[in-house]
Amino acid sequence: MLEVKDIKLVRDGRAILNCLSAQFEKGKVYAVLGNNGVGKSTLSYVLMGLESHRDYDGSIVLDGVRINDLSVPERAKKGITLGWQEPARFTGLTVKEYLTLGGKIRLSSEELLEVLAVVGLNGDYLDRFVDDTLSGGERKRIELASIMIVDPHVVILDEPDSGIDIMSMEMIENVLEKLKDKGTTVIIITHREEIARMADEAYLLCGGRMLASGEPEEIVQFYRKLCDKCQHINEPVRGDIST
Ligand SMILES: Nc1ncnc2c1ncn2[C@@H]1O[C@H](COP(=O)(O)OP(=O)(O)OP(=O)(O)O)[C@@H](O)[C@H]1O
Repeated sequence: MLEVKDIKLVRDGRAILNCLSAQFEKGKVYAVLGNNGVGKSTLSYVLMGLESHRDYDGSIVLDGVRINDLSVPERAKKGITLGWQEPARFTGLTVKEYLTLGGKIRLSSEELLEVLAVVGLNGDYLDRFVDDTLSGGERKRIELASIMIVDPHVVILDEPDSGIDIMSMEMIENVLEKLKDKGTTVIIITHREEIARMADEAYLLCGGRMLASGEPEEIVQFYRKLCDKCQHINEPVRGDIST
């Protein structure tokens, strides 16, 4: 279980995350739903332990162990990984080398093709380079394939559908199913209702704190009512969220 307790992160005198608490149980898919600028990416960087985002109050606890002081590689060793909103390019590295961590992960050709098929790509991609010659959507798919291969304990997917066409929502659902089957805890950061509906549970993020949590459909309805025309990007909505 990953527990986030009372996180506060200040930038330019403003609390970008404030009193933020959440719990993520093993093998479940969670959506963190929120508008532009509410703190979604900041939360994912805090969870990952980016050097630039370690000056927060509160605690992050993984399976009973406080991991606040752990760096990105140390958290990665504990099985926490991030799917970037904009996937990285690796000039000179082929898709096959990238997926097998330069041969460190032993996978048969069949296994590689199977993983690629889940993300809607064929074997021709294995010899392509993970650089600008691939489209953003193709890089995103390859990143999702690599996440399935490393078999993480917890994965944070920052806008998993960015650059991916609407027809491929089913592909994202398939990836989530595969990750769940392996017991991975998935945290999807999104502003898309369709993506939030794929989760088992959802949180509504507003003004740097979790305003509500529950069934995805219920949270989507709150989001529609409260966040669509919301002027509270930098400040939580006050009052009864059910009205
Ligand atoms: N280093 C910083 N200095 C000042 N303000 C910052 C800094 N980093 C983030 N912010 C502000 O914090 C808020 C949250 O940013 P964040 O990128 O987490 O939002 P988001 O929910 O991911 O938005 P989007 O959906 O647009 O990607 C924004 O108002 C942003 O301008």
